[in-house]
Amino acid sequence: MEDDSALAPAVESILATARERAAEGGTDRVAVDPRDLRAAFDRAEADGRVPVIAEVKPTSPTTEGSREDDPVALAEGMVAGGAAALSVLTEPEHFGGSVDTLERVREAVDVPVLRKDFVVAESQLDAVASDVVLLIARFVGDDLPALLDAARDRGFQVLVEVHDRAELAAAIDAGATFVGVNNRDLAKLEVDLETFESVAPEVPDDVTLVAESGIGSPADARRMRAAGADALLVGSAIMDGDVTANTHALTRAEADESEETDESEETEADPTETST
Ligand SMILES: O=C(O)c1ccccc1NCC(=O)[C@H](O)[C@H](O)COP(=O)(O)O
Repeated sequence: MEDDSALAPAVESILATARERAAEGGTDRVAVDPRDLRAAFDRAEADGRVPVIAEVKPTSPTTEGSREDDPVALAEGMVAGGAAALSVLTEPEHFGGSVDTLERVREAVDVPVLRKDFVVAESQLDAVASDVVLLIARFVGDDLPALLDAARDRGFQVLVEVHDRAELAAAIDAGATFVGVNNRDLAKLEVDLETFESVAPEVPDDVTLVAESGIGSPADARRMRAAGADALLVGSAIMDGDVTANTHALTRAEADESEETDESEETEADPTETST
């Protein structure tokens, strides 16, 4: 385990409860037949949608209040908005998530579902089946290769989250094929989209690259895509209001911009047409 003395108090608390849950143990070993995440991204691209992992995130340490709607209805709304995949928080104390929610959502939709939690020990992998699990490089430290193997042995696809180039190197050394660059600094809980822009150029081409956190608008989505994101993970901006409309705006970010460009080119062309 890495030294976590520099983490924000909320994150220290998240990790302390994750360790308590890991110590509880006691569930049977999970075996997953996963829905293919890369194929879901490719289908979205082929359909003209930005591949978006939309996150069911009832609350968080940086959110005021909590969203009490049925998470299954929210998840279905995100898929209706074009989400290629979903992320479901299962962390109960700080994010209002649960394994029961994930099970219900995964049963209701046909897209891949990422389990978003703070896994620090192998026993936590057996809490619930999902198509993808998250491993956060900073929190698992030297245990990353062993946890990656343990997750894959159970059938999970693994998204390894990094925040800087050193963590990226550790993820690549461990054999990660899906890497998420988190724009949220877990030491200060501040978000800066430049984080992704500085780490993305170092990511090998054969790795599927996800931009995580702080993506609040179609312009942000385009910015992350221009910097090399194969997919985007978005929580707060989708959960704030109409989840279907919010997801749609992000998945259509590139198509809508090219339509706007075409329209403005047509408008500019009109005077030329009349003068000839
Ligand atoms: O979101 C938080 O407040 C948070 C606080 C402490 C640790 C982790 C946190 N978020 C985890 C996430 O990975 C995000 O939920 C996810 O990337 C979506 O971010 P956003 O689109 O900014 O909600």
